Amino acid sequence: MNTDTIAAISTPMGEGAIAIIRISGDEAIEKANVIFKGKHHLTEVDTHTIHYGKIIDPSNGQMIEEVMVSVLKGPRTFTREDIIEINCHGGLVSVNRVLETILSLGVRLAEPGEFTKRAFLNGRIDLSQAEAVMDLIRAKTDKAMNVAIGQMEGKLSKLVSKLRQALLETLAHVEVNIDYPEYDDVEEMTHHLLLDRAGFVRDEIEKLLITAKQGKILREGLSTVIVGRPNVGKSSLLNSLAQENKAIVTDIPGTTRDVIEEYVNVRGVPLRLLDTAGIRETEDVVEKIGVERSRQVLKEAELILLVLNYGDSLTEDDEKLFEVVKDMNVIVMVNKMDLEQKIDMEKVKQLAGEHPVVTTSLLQEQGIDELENAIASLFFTTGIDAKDATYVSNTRHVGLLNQAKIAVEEAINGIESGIPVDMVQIDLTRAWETLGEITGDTVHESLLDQLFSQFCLGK
Ligand SMILES: Nc1nc2c(c(=O)[nH]1)N(C=O)[C@@H](CNc1ccc(C(=O)N[C@@H](CCC(=O)O)C(=O)O)cc1)CN2
Ligand SMILES: Nc1nc2c(ncn2[C@@H]2O[C@H](COP(=O)(O)OP(=O)(O)OP(=O)(O)O)[C@@H](O)[C@H]2O)c(=O)[nH]1
Ligand SMILES: [K+]
Ligand SMILES: [Mg+2]
Repeated sequence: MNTDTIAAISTPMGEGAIAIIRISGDEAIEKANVIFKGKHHLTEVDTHTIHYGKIIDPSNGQMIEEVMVSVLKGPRTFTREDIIEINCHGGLVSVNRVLETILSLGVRLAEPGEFTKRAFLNGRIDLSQAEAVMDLIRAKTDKAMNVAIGQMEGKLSKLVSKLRQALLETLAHVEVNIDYPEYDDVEEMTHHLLLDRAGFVRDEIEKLLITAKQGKILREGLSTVIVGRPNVGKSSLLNSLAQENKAIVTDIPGTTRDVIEEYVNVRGVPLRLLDTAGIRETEDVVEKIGVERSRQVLKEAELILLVLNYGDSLTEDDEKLFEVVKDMNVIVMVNKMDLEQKIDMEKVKQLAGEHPVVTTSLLQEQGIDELENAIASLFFTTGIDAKDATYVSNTRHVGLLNQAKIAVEEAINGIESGIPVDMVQIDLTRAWETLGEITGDTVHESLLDQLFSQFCLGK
């Protein structure tokens, strides 16, 4: 294991009031002490104390920064190693000079995610908790944050450990059966027990996988695309839901040309909202590119808000749009209800089929509640409480749960068709190992490198 001393700037790059440099490892305190000048030597102070002083360039004795330095002695720290945190003034140049001075003493620049990786390698947190740290940083909505916090507190880890324990006990029974094959009643009992325990594990994994879809939505936001002919009010809708003038709105058709993205929260449903160029046949080169992009984002959408104009008759372009989105989650929104009606609502309802239709006037702020209700009731019908439930929101975890489920199912099928128990043992062991990859109990070095390298520098 790599136990050299590492350092990095742990706050965002750029100007701020304060920036923190974090140093972790056996030599953290000793090295910091070389460049620190204050009332006390950092090597002599109590753990978990903070000290005012100056950072001095050891090559010429010049002062570089005025700082506050925290001394945190392991193992009661983020990495379980000795940690020094230098609180600098927020200027980019001075922070970098302090860091360079530290590096010049033979401290190594940390890799992205290396502090968190050490917390994992030193056993303070497991892999799913480490991944949750990253999810927390990237969380774009309150709910996503709650899921990450739950995972960081070890909710998923506990459940996975419980399932692995159940598998281990089951395997112990299989072992007895293999050791004493001459007793018929043992075989009978093993058969029952196996089905019962394996069934339990399968059911629990299935429950977790059901949360995965909602978990992904909570984490990334429900990918929602606003489509419609030019000028129907798509950008006005984005602005209304975002409660901010994010997109340009004008009365000129073809105003929006690029895809505009905004995260919004509608009744607790996090949406990744995409406003697109109005879809129509066009000769304008730039607009054409925009229309093509709209078509592309449409393919990946989880929810479509199809906007029509109440003050205009339905056109061929409208009908084409209905055709394109017909197998998707769609809410039809007939906007501009303040205008004189020209649209044929019967025809709209017929085209919409099962999909909900709401009528709005974004101009007069009417019908927006109904739209929000429609969005909320399409999803989370059972009500979602990210704080209490255990959610799986990470694609790596989902993949592993699926694999584990298949292995358990193969074991169950094997038991039912009377396959020799040592074959069943293989499947159950595989399930046990696969689940262990979620928490990092069974894990490859290369996977660790790949996972932690996705973190930001200094984390
Ligand atoms: N200045 C600063 N703020 C920060 C962090 C940091 O590293 N530095 N964190 C970095 O992400 C977060 C806090 N996370 C932390 C998690 C665990 C421990 C820690 O020392 N854990 C010990 C127990 C500590 C105790 O009980 O007193 C442990 O688990 O053994 C510290 C910070 C957010 N704020
Ligand atoms: N009367 C009326 N006008 C509206 C309503 N909603 C939006 N508008 C107006 O319709 C015009 C077009 O609105 P946008 O939001 O730019 O429409 P868009 O669909 O994004 O248009 P493109 O990006 O050009 O495709 C603007 O002048 C809006 O102020 C409404 O409910 N009633
Ligand atoms: K427009
Ligand atoms: Mg627009």
